[in-house]
Amino acid sequence: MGNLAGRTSSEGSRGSDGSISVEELQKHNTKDDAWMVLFGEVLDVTKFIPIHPGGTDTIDMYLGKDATEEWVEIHSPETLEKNLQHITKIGKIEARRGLMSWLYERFAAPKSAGASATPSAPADDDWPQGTQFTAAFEEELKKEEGHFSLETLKRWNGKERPMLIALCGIVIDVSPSENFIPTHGYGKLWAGKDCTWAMATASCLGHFRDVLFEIHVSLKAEDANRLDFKLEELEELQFKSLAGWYKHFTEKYRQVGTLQELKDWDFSNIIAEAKEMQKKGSYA
Ligand code: HEM
Repeated sequence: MGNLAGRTSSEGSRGSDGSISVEELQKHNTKDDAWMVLFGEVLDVTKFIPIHPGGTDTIDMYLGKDATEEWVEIHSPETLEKNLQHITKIGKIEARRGLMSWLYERFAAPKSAGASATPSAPADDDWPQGTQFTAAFEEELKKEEGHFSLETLKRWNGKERPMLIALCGIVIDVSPSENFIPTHGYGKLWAGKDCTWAMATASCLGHFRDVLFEIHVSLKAEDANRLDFKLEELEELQFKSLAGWYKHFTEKYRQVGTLQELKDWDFSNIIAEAKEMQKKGSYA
């Protein structure tokens, strides 16, 4: 992919804070228009590639991507500074948003008329945070005694009360998340609901944090609170997807209870798979 019409390799679309979007970064992924990110900085390495001491092939696969993790394994810290005469600093990469936020923007945000293939969703700042836990809400939560039903869960919708969601039989407090806003995105779809089926189904392919993911999550409102399926009928990808989400949500948020309707469901295989993913450090 060549340069954008009318632009030089060192220019690119900028956010309001002057940062470069991941979409923009990804466009500069060829040897004659080569950007990569190291330490949050977008670098034009087009001139450096032919003289890279580690060879051109090693660099190639990181063009248009964030190479920091692999880079630090191989190079000593001063290597970058020492080679700056061959490299142009373009600017900072955009602040990274959470996976859920990215998913929503990429696949579910309403597209305005004339929008491009990758529409820009409202900035995070435009999304008011949902209701947060206070001492009074913690007291109210205690009264649930960790036992929720679909009926009682729906009161925890991020508006009147902080937002809880259910997944694989457990209830999770997602109220601290900037991605779960009651009026928007996944918050709107899932606030106070069970998301097990939604997280096992539908498939999207895309890049998050410069990595290609095959992501399975339903974007349909009607897929929340759906209990008319059997775990043993999930296909392998759905099973893995659900385990990935279980890992993601249990690592990131606190568990505040269980969901009565799913109390007899056996999620042990999902939990075991999630633990396995945790060991391998895979992202979901
Ligand atoms: C701005 C980007 C980069 C700069 C300035 C850079 C610089 C260098 C330098 C100076 C060396 C020689 C060894 C040393 O002094 O450390 C080297 C080696 C090497 N680089 Fe890079 N590099 C860059 C990007 C990358 C990337 C993205 C990769 C792939 C992950 C990579 C992989 C390697 C490898 C495999 C070697 C050979 C290491 C060895 O022989 O032990 N480099 N690089």
